[in-house]
Amino acid sequence: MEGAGLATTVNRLGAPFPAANSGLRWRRVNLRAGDWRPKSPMGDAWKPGSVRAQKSDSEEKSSPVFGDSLANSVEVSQWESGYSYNDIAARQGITIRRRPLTGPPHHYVGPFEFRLENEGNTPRNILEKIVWNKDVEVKQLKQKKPLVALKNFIDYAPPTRDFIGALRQSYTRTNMPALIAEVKKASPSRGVLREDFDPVRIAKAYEAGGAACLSVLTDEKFFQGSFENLEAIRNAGVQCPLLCKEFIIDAWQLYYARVKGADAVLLIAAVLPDLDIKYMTQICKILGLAALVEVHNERELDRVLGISGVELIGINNRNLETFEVDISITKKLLEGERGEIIRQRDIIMVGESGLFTPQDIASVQEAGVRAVLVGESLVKQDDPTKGITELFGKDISA
Ligand SMILES: O=C(O)c1ccccc1NCC(=O)[C@H](O)[C@H](O)COP(=O)(O)O
Repeated sequence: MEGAGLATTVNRLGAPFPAANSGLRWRRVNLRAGDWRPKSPMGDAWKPGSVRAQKSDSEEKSSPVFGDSLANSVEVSQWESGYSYNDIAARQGITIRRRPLTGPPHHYVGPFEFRLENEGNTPRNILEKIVWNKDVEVKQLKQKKPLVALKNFIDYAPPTRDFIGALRQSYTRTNMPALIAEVKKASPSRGVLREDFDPVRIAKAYEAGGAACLSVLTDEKFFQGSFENLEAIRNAGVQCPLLCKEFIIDAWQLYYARVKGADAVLLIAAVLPDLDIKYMTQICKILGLAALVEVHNERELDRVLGISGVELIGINNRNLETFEVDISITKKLLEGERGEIIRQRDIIMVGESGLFTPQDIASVQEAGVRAVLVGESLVKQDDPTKGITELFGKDISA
């Protein structure tokens, strides 16, 4: 990735340049109504005289009910620290950068348009690519449905169900990890998992097999999922609480998930800085959503354990940057002092990815998880209900 390469019209992501990582820093200034403020590197344009201009710092920090002002926590993080979003993330060991704002110089030769690609404006791995694409998607969706409008729809959304309660109940009932069964058509690492994909049929089969909760992929571009699938499953009368499996980068998405019938959302520590996780967890509580905070290594787990109010943590055995899967990661992270803290706080741990056999389930249970999130090994089965019994080595439906 060193140096600049030349590529034709590669603005598929609309990837702008230079960026938050271009050395541009945001400094704290005292604004008065009418002051001009440039567009922040990650967020919407500052509106003079908007609610933030009228609230004190302490009110803002402690009050997620100011949904509109806190909805873009990227802006808040930058605002409070004086550092760019990517600076803040990098200090916390996060390697996933946010999409830079403006594109590199375009060069026209005859009918062709060229663009310089370099390390700053090209995603470095699949997770970064997904996040950059999500940034564009969310910006467009937000224009169509601004937060103020979205909030009104919450009154018409079905009530949330107790996601964490369902996991606890199932664990107590079966004495085995509660199952979060994933409705996933495709993934970047495995391609299409099931051609004859009927999300409602699969969801009902999972429920019949004893799943405590379901995870529904909503990302379209990389997983061939959709919010329509989530809504359809909810409207089909499936009782299992639903996790909206989405790449959340903006608090607006929490409201959107709630409106579309989700009971829980995923917050990925490899993508979100601590302050985002903190605010988003608080917003989730207000919305009645459970937050599954996902980690992959010790540093991420330590960060998440440092954030108060986290009740549900997933250990993803899959490295989302390299696709490598290793289920011993769950054990490694739950050993020693970390495991002790988790037990003391009664946090529910979820073992995620790469679970195919009863031995796999036993190994993560032994490590200390009380729930598992399983996609591929179940979704590929002709009969997913039977697949659950085979995966657990016994019928967990009764
Ligand atoms: O699965 C991928 O290829 C992937 C790539 C980039 C980001 C996320 C990705 N997957 C999300 C998941 O981790 C899984 O869907 C989930 O944990 C279930 O895993 P599995 O049982 O192995 O299907």
